[in-house]
Amino acid sequence: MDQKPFVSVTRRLHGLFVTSAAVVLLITGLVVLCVELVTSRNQLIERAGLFTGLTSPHLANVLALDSPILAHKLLENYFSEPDLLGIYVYRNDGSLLVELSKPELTLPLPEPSFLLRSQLEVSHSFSFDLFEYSMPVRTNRGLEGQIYLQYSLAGVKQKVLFYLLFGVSLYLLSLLGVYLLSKRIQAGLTEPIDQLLDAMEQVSVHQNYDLKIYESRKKTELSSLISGFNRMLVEINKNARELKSHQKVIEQHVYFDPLTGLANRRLLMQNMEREVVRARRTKQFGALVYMDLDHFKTINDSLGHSVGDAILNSVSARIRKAIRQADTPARLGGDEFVVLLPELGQNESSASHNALSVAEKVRQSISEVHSIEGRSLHVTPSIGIALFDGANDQFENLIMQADLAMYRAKEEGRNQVQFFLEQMQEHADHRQQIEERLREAIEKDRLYVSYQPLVRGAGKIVGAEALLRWPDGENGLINPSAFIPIAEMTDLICCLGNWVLTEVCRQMAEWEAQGRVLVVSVNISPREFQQENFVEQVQEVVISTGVRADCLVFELTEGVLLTNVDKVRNKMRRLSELGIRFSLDDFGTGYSSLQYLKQLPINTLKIDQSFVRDITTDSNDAAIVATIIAMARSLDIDVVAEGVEKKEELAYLIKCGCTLFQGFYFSRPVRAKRMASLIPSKQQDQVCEVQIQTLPTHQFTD
Ligand SMILES: Nc1nc2c(ncn2[C@@H]2O[C@H](COP(=O)(O)O[C@H]3[C@@H](O)[C@H](n4cnc5c(=O)[nH]c(N)nc54)O[C@@H]3COP(=O)(O)O)[C@@H](O)[C@H]2O)c(=O)[nH]1
Repeated sequence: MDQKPFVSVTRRLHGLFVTSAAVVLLITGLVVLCVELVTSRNQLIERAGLFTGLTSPHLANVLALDSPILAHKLLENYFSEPDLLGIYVYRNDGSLLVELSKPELTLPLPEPSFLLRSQLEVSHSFSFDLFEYSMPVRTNRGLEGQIYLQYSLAGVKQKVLFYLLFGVSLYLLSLLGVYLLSKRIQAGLTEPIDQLLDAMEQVSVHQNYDLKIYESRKKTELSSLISGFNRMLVEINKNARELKSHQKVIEQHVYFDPLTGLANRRLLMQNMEREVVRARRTKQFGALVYMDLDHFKTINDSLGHSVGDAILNSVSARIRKAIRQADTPARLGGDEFVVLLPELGQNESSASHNALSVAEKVRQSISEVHSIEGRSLHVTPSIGIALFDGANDQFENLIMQADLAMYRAKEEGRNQVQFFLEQMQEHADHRQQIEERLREAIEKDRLYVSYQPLVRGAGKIVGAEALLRWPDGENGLINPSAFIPIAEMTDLICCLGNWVLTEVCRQMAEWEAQGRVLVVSVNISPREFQQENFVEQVQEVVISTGVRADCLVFELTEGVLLTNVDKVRNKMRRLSELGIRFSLDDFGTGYSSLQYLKQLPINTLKIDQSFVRDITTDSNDAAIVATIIAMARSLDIDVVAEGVEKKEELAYLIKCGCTLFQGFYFSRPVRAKRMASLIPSKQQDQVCEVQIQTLPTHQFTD
């Protein structure tokens, strides 16, 4: 880059100032000298003129008398005049009448041409040493002769020399004065300018805005500039501070989770990349520990978001406390936390051991009671661990592995730690495959609904349960237990649920148009029910299909009810207003809380088939079933016994007071066409109870 040498402005000003002063003083000195020379010259001419003017009338007489003695006498009085070296008087013919000269000097005689010229007029001339003056001497008779004077210029020269010496000394002294003055002015200018330059460097290079340049009290342009600069620095400082704090906020937003202050996904990813490079170099293993709080949604929904946030903060504080400084704790969102553990050891088994002990420490710490807003709350995490080394470096891959391990921990009963294993990946791939094929099946309308009759007493069909069926070209009929839980992991269940509801309502409306009115229950998954606009979606389906909503029963599991009870009650109330009724599915397998039964508009309990299956062999199950039936009866709630397969089971259930049944003993789930044939046509305004023929076991199948 072309870098021009630095030239100080003040030095240039100083140079200019001194040079200008030197030139001005020189010119002034020369002018004074010239004036002095001209004055001296004029004075000499004047003196010579005066001299000749005084003497020429007498000289004219003396010349007329041609008396050198008289001439001498006349002139000697004037000869004492300073600088006058010689007086010569010539006759008309050019001969010398008298000469008065300093004896010690040998003076040159005047040039004849000069004398000749001065016969006519007054003449004078200057040479280096001499001033010559000549004048014709006249009377009224005419020209009598000439007087010629020689003056020494030594006096003038001396004077000039004196002036020169004096002038040069004065000049040099003045220059020195000017130089010193200029230096002082320069210092006065340079100091603040240098301060400004230093300050500017501090600001531009070192971003140091905490400066203040000294401001002199004297008001000058520079002092104004400095005070302006100081004001500007204060402003810049203020802006820089604001900028810094904004930057901090932005950085905080960009790299940190706003709620807990832990690293966010971006920062975690960056640190991970750094640690993978280090792991490659140091040949060390590291780990990603992925954790999700068990049933956090329930806490959040039932106790409110401020309690939920407080728990998340408390959990993040526990995580921080349980890990090393070099580890990165992060929150990915919701109740999902990740800890990056670098440098866990150089072999896989010691790294696994170390990762496990950190994860266990974190798990135990989180599981201890949290005091939030005066309550003692318990939360537990499910934790998955994925190890990494320099070779295994894809962040998304690792997060996915740790996530899969965490899911396994959930499946295994929660509140535990699981390592990622290759099979988990296979399961995940399988799940993904199912999900993709299921989406395609919905799109291409390959699904259908089967109906399993609901029977009262020994054989009256009083309704049916709608059960989704997926015939897959390659694999035959895929069991809902194989794909519903997968769909429930994502929003796919919402799409699937809406499809089933629409199809069931369409079918019911079609039956109704044929005079076959049947109560049909539809399984609603928790995720589906929890959609904010679930009620509106149902309303839309009911309106668009024209189905009788009072013939619809929604089968909910306790999972639905575990969330915010007020919200659930509100939704159920709004759906009840449409005419929809509710039954509680799989009763006995979950919390089986009487609380729900009291608080929510539940019309029916469905005893889970796992109890029914063993009532004839397991006295515990028999007792549970009997208790559920008695309790429901006392609460005036209908009870359906599911999975009735044997006559003996039916007999026991009837003995306990159960009146509604569902199971292979009566019928397997059947296609819609077959179901329609079981519902005899009736008056449309009346929901029927259809007398089922004495059913041979397993007569109706998919
Ligand atoms: N959210 C939704 N879930 C659905 C839907 N369709 C089905 N499902 C759920 O899938 C699970 C498995 O269902 P499926 O394989 O259809 O099994 C049902 C019956 O076939 C079976 N059953 C009925 N009687 C008997 C019997 O006597 N023995 C026996 N071994 N099995 C029997 O029980 C299943 C019905 O159970 P439930 O729903 O609890 O009443 C199942 O959990 C379905 O809920 C859907 O559309 N949405």
